Amino acid sequence: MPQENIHNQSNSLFNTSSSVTPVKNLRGLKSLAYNSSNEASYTEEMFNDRDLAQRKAEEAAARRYQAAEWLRQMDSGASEVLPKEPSEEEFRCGLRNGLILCNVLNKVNPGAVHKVVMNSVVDMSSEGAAQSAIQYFENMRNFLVAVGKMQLLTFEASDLEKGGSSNKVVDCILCLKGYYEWKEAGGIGVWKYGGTVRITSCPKGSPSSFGGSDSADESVDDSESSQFDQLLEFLHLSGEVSFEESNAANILTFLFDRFGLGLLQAYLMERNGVEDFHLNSMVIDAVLRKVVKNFSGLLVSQSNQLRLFLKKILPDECSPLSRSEVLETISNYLRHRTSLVSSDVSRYCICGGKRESSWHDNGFHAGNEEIVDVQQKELEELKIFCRETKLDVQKYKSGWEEEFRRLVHHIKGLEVASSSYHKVLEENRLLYNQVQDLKGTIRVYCRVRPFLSGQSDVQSTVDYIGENGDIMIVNPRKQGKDARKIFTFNKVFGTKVTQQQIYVDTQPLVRSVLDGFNVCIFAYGQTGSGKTYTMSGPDLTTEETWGVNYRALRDLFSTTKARRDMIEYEVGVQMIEIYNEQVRDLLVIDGANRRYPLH
Ligand SMILES: Nc1ncnc2c1ncn2[C@@H]1O[C@H](COP(=O)(O)OP(=O)(O)OP(=O)(O)O)[C@@H](O)[C@H]1O
Repeated sequence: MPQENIHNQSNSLFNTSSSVTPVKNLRGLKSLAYNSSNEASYTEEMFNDRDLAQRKAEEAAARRYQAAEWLRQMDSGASEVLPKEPSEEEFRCGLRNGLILCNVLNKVNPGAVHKVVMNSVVDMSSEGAAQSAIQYFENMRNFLVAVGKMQLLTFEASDLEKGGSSNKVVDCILCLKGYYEWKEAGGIGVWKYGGTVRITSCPKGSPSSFGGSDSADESVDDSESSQFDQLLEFLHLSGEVSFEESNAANILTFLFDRFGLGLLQAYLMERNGVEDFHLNSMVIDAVLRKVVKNFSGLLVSQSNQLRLFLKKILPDECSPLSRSEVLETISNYLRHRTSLVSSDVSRYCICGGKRESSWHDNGFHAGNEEIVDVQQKELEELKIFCRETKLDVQKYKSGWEEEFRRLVHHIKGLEVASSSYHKVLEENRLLYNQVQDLKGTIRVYCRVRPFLSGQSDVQSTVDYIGENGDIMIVNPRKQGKDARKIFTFNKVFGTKVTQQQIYVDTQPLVRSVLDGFNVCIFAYGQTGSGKTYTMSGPDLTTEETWGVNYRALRDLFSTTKARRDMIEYEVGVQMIEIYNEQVRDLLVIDGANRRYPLH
């Protein structure tokens, strides 16, 4: 059997490509995996053992160089004492005074070694040797105690003596290195080294906790064979944890947390609505106990399955298996399990644990495909619907844009019309007032009052009323030409004209007032001639009899209202009386102060 093949098989089983395995341990493994007394195979095996021992020695040296290199990086004193590639002797001599180890440990875990005896010079004289021995004793003791407290791999002080096992020292240093790098990377999750060192990060930034051996170790029965002990030792010394192993540990941690928290979640949801319920440490302890119990059960059942599997592949008398066959079987099994676990875990992550029970259902894949098909169809339909909606939206959008353009055009037209309208209005206003002006700024009208009751017999002095504003008055006391006189007004109203006919000539002046022109309308005549009748009217309750004042006010307010969008008017009223050459304000209540203040 080619050596390379054996080595590869070993790597795929333990994932320790750079590990060093002591020869005695490897022999232990060999005898566990290979129990046949086949002579030819044994000869071949002996040859392989020698070759393998040489390879392991090389690997041990490589690990020693690795440890020395790290110490040189961590401590400047180490680079003076330790060569880059030290022999076992150089390695031991460099480290035996404990100074480098203490300094490095204090860098990894500040304050771990309280007192470090400083004397880095390795003096080979007899006095110097005695001093070094004291240093060695102090520093080494402190270092080993501190490393022990951290529950990292340790070694015996005698391992640094001549003939001691420098492999254990190398293990300790590489373990410390692994721990340091894990800590530097944030110290997240669980860090393991070999089979016995397990360190879990603490929440809230507290220092990492150092856990003891895995529970699997506790389950080791004392009655197990020494081969099994050797296997364990092999695992212990098989080097740092590989990437795949740490992934598997993370997945297990994740599953445990998921299981535990899921259980707690279900419990809390059941308690929904119970008002006086409080989550306390008792409940948490109970939940965690339950989780640990279930997980323990799972581990036991899994270990039984594994036992069955291993027993199956063990060589028996009928069909003996060679070591390479055993290794290949184990590798295949692990590959198969790894692919199963990774797909299960990814599925678990996608489902959020809700379909845990359906994982092992044979119909899972078929059902899943069906769901995917249905969702695919729905997705296609949604895409079509989306496209249609998009087209509709575009259609509406172009319609709205067209409508908007029409509106803009229309508004522009209105703007033009509006400005034209205002121009026309202004023109109209000017023309209107010009007409009023042309009619005369001072206009005098004459109204003839009919006879009052009881005056019917009296002869009227009005002889004739002309169309052009002339009126002829007769004086009965005079004769001939002097008896008649003609007076001319803008217009003369006879006794039969209505109040409305009187107002028609005054009405245009009201609009002139609202256009900003001053207008004054007043009635003049002797007592009883009909001034009040014309200006106010005989009966205010009947609109028909309203005089000029009321009609003017009505038109004033109605025009103000009609123009309110363009102009705001303010209307005020004064009522004054001129009597006996005195002007009085009739709206002042206090009679004594009615006199109008003329300036
Ligand atoms: N056009 C008319 N038709 C019918 N009756 C009229 C007319 N004009 C005046 N009269 C009547 O003549 C009377 C006197 O009118 P009115 O009181 O208006 O006169 P006047 O000029 O205001 O008097 P004064 O200056 O004393 O106040 C009233 O009875 C009124 O009803």
